Amino acid sequence: MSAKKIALVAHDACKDEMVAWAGKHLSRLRHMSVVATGTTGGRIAEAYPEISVTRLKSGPLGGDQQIGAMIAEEALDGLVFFVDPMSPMPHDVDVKALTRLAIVYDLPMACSPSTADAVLDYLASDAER
Ligand SMILES: O=C(CO)COP(=O)(O)O
Repeated sequence: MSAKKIALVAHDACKDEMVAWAGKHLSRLRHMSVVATGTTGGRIAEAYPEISVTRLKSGPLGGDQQIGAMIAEEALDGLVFFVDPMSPMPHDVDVKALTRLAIVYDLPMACSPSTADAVLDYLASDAER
């Protein structure tokens, strides 16, 4: 069974939360294939060099769309997307498109730390099956 592939994305107000979440799950994430939007990926790589992160473009510059394309190609096993619920985004259409594709393809997706814990547990149990 090949390593599970997970995408990590966080809006600016949620990036500290994403770094903390990734730290909590370091032992699992270091054995997974991790892709991330540009700035989120930079923060994770800086904090945890042991996680191998493929960084895509920054979200507003097309990174969300790149991850959406990976979902359409069925190249991902899960998505953790910490969406800022309090701020308007210039690339709101991309955010919507990304979450919509995750639903279309029934990709396990989490938008908060507790649901992200659940998605990671699901991926781990799926890998053991
Ligand atoms: O904007 C984002 C998701 O919509 C995240 O992009 P960055 O990780 O580049 O900040």
